[in-house]
Amino acid sequence: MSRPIILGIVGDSAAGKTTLTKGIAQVLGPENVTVICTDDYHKYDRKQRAEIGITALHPDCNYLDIMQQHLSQLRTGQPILKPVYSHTTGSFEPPVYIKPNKFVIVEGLLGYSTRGARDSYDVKVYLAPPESVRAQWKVKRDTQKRGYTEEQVLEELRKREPDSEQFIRPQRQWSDIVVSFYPPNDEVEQINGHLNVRLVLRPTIPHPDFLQIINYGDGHLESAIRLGLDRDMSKPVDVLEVDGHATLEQVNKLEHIICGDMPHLKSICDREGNPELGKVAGTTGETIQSYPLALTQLLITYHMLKATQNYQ
Ligand SMILES: Nc1ncnc2c1ncn2[C@@H]1O[C@H](COP(=O)(O)OP(=O)(O)OP(=O)(O)O)[C@@H](O)[C@H]1O
Ligand SMILES: O=C(CO)[C@H](O)[C@H](O)COP(=O)(O)O
Repeated sequence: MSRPIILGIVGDSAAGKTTLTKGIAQVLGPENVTVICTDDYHKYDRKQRAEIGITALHPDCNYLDIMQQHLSQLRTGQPILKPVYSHTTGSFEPPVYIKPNKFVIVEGLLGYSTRGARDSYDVKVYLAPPESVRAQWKVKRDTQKRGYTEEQVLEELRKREPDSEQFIRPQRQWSDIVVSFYPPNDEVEQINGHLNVRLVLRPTIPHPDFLQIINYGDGHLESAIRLGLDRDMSKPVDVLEVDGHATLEQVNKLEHIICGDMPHLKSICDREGNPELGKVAGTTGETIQSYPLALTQLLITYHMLKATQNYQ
């Protein structure tokens, strides 16, 4: 059976969904990937939300039923007529006709909030940076790209917190992988550059055999790459951590484990052959290369390629 492979990337505003998506789409080949942002399913424009007093995070502020219908259609390879919300103007634009490519990446705020939507994905990722980091990212992005002042963004974050708690963060439980980029030693003011990543790996999909890290002697607490067991939302999980200061040699070992069991896809599943992997915009607009981000993107790409072996 052949059908598109669907990846979900869910998380709060400015949690890093677009950044994660870009590298993955680049590796899979932009011509093979359809990216959908579920902000397009907002029910009200910016002005209406302010008048009603509702935030974009509330389920009632989004056409989740239509989003779910569209996801089911995309999963069976059918086209959709997708609404368009513009973050530049804060209003809606004419809908666009979209025919799904081989891979579909669906990123947004409420992608796992209904059972029907959850059933549409092959791989589900949830982004959970510490709230202090997310606030910095949101201030920077919304002041530079969406025309807000810093005070407006901070006030909006404060207003949104009850909805974040009630509607966004619980979706973490439905993900196969939880991704948290965090600064070493909680140095939030130094978030530019060398962030570590903590990957919670649920047993809901088969992950590469990272136990080999321990065989390499690199899985210990003091190493820049660590593997351990933990609980997440009370369920047992594996946890893989990669420090921003991991060396090229350590990163290459991890890449070898991720891509090692699909040799025929070596040219796709390869960090060095894909220079876009791990690229992120720094605070002053400069481009930073992050190994933890590159490896996270590679692991998610691995799962999408694995899924093609079952369905394509
Ligand atoms: N892994 C990362 N390392 C460093 N900075 C990051 C990372 N991910 C995101 N950022 C920063 O945070 C900002 C917001 O990220 P991004 O636009 O990817 O979030 P988003 O979840 O797509 O937001 P929204 O849903 O509100 O559109 C980016 O401009 C980027 O500078
Ligand atoms: O939480 C968000 C996800 O991107 C946005 O704030 C929401 O989509 C509304 O957009 P805008 O602030 O541009 O009106």
